[in-house]
Amino acid sequence: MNLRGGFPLLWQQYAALLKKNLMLSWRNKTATFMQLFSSLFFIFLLFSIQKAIESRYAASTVYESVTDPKTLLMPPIPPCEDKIYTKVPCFDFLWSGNASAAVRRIVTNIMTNNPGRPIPKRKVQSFRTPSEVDSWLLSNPMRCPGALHFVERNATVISYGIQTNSTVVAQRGNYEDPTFKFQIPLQLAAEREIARYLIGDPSFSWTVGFKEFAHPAMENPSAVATIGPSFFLAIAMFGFVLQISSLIAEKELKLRQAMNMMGLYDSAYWLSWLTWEGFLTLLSSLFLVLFGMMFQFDFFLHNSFEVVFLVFFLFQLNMIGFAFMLSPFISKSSSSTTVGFSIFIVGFMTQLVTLFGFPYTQIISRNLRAIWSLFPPNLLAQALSLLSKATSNPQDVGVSWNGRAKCPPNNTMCVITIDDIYKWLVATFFLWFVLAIYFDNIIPNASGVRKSVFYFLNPWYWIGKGGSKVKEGGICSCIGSVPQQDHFTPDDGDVLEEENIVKHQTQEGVVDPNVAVQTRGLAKRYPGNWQCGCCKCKMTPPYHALRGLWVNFAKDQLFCLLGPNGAGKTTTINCLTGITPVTGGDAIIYGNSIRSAVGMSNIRRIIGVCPQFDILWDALSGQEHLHLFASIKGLPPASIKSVAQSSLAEVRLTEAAKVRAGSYSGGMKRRLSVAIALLGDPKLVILDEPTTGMDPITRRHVWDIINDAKKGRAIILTTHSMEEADILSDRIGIMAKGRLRCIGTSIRLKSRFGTGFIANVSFLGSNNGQTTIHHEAVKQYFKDRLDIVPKEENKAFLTFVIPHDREKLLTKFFEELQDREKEFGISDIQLSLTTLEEVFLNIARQAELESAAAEGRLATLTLTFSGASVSIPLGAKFVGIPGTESEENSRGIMVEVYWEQDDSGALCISGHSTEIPIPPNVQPMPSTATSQRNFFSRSGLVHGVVIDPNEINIAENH
Ligand SMILES: Nc1ncnc2c1ncn2[C@@H]1O[C@H](COP(=O)(O)OP(=O)(O)OP(=O)(O)O)[C@@H](O)[C@H]1O
Repeated sequence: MNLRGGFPLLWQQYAALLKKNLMLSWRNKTATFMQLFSSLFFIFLLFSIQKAIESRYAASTVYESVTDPKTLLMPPIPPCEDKIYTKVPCFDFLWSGNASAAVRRIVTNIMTNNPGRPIPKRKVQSFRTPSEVDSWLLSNPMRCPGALHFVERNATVISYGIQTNSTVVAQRGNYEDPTFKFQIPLQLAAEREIARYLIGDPSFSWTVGFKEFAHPAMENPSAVATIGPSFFLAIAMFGFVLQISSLIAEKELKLRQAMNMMGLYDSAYWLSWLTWEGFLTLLSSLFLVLFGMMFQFDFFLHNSFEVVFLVFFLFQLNMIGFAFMLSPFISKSSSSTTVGFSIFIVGFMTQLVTLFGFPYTQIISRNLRAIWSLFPPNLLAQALSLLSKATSNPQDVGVSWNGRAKCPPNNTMCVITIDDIYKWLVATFFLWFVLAIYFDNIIPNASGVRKSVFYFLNPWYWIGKGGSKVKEGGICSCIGSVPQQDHFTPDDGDVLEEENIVKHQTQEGVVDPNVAVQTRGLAKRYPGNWQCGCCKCKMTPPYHALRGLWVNFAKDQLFCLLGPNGAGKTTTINCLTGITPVTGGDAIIYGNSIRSAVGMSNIRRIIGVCPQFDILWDALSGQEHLHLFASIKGLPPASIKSVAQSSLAEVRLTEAAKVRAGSYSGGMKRRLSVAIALLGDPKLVILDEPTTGMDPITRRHVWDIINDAKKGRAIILTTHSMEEADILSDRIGIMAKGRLRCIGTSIRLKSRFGTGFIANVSFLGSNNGQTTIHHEAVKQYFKDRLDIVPKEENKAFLTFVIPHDREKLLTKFFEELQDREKEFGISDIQLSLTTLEEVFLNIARQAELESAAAEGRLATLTLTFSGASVSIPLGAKFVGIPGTESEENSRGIMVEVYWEQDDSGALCISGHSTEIPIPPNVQPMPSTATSQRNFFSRSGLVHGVVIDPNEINIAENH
């Protein structure tokens, strides 16, 4: 199939990723809704706060421009119920000095002459002295707004004093002014009636008017300017957190790695995210401004729409760039909320500082202003402050599009204009974007791989022919030398032969047309990690996961890599697919070296990979996955639909094509991963444990798919199912501890590494006594001819394992057995090779023994007969017990130790034989442990003496 390349592929990938982003946003409706419409909630809050501020000053004219102040003439004493928080029954006023007839007269006149409302007697209380008034007030709080205290000094002088409850109180945003409301009316009434009394003219005119100064309006305390920056920052944080978590989730779930393996261009990846987030930001900013206008904020109505919109759009876009830049530093998507919250708190504090005027004033240096402006929330706070100032009074016209580069008229000393803020926001956005791409390259990815810090200085990088060489470990892990790779000569003849063929072809430059992949001493060493305890840190030694792999993988064949956990199979695959860089050797895939950037990008176009773990988006359906990956791979757009349909049909997912992968079972996910790996007719297919979690029926079906897929391509398969390996593979390689231990067809491995042949003898149904006789006769026959006893037996059959060394005897043996079938009551004889599983277990055990011996690892053997504990090397078969020498057994006694492997493949003691005297002439083997001068191990246990099993055999034969 012809795959697209170059710009058409870039465009195709970009469009497919954009569609994927749209679908993810559509499926995650709550988050997208929050991102788009959270502004409505915050604008409503701002509106409520603005209304509260306005009503706080509703009774005041400070925020109004007063040019012709109104005169307040002779205000009446208000009823006490008008006082906020007065308790009823209440009094309009109290008075003292009731001993004086003149005073009583004056007070009566005050009550009668109150303008517009004569005060009834029950609403006034009289006292003799001011102290009596005080004690009444004390015991009757909030029952009267004021009191008058009269003293008749002589016939011409009557003095008075006033007491009022001067506490300013508010109710539902309305503030009460006690001076104008209670004090002045009381004062005017007292003075008017004293004057009338003293001059003896009850109609004496006493008109006093009050008037405030004419004044300009003070700047309106705008909710947008004061708390708006924090609210708008909170709105932007929704997009910020969602963006960071989407980027990190794709990295954490290795989705991005999977797309890269399929040949995704980084530029398509970043541009698709940028476009989609830019679009959401545009909508969100548009809604924000529209909501602001809907709630009739002067800020939104008087400033030009374009100016306000651009402030919010550029700010939110800048925050998205900031999120891009931070994402390489975060490894878990669950941390994105914490990061978002931290940024919000820091932004909230720096915005407060900005609103107090720092650093956008003449007296602060430009450099400091530049540094401060690097943090986007500060620029937003300053922009909002400028735009609020420009609309602080109803008559202000705000900032127009043409006036964006000028200071607002009422702020002629400004050091930064809205236009400057735009430029800063655009410039810093590009800075974040460039830094995001740079950090994305140099910070280790989910597989711990990164590029060099100076990768961009490599001219080849810019023309796409290099510079993408990757390293492992943190940025500071370059310190320390790389230890030399050990060279191991394979113990197995077949592995050695394969190695020699590959070496010969490499040296001679022979290109075998039948070889798809050639690994030339492929090696992988993982660097050590720092491990920190409570007071010290130490570097763990590097780990050699792959110790030189020399193999040819043929075309039209399936090569199965087997091996216990940690053998290095996935590492081999990761090296071949470029996920992890090799530390030694090379691999040539259809003529392309995995060590070259150009080679790797060619390889990505011809391979299909089914990774060990399903790398799928939960929110996308099977069909959408196939469309996306087919587009990334570069399949012609016209063919994508039909290819996806046939792939789904092939893996029996047609009915679930439109179901989201999150609801797929484990087996369905694996099938979808297999279908993705086979997309685009790849020349090399790598399947890492593809049938894990599948039921037997589905597994057999997938085997059929894999079998069919062999034609015209090479397949490398890893599995833990021996049955799968047996059925599917043309060649098998078993790895252990990073090395290839054996290689060949299934039959060859079984015959070379199995314990031998399995003979299954079934008997004719007859009476019990007869059956027992037949069983015993057959057992005796096997014992006499082959010296073996049954491994398994029941009424119907006997099973014998025949070692390889008796192979020569078998032809005659079975001829005779067949001749005597009737005599022995045999119904059927079946002969088969031992299973692949047995071969696998033997190889794994051998590898474990080798490594235990090399590392001198010890185990503790507890002797059942004496209860004593002896320290023995891991895997030792015959062990002499020190201190058991006696007259009877001059050389002491020994035991045979039985070993088994636990779930992790590690060797452990399962038991031991009865004690046997050590035969004469048997020499103890030198061992790491026993060669120590100290007879005791570090744990204080006695070291057992290792005895060579070959010597025991020789001694037994003698
Ligand atoms: N990034 C890493 N850093 C350090 N060691 C690693 C790293 N990745 C793998 N290893 C180690 O390399 C060894 C080989 O691992 P690998 O995944 O290749 O084994 P495998 O044969 O695929 O095993 P399995 O059957 O469990 O998948 C293991 O011991 C593993 O712990």
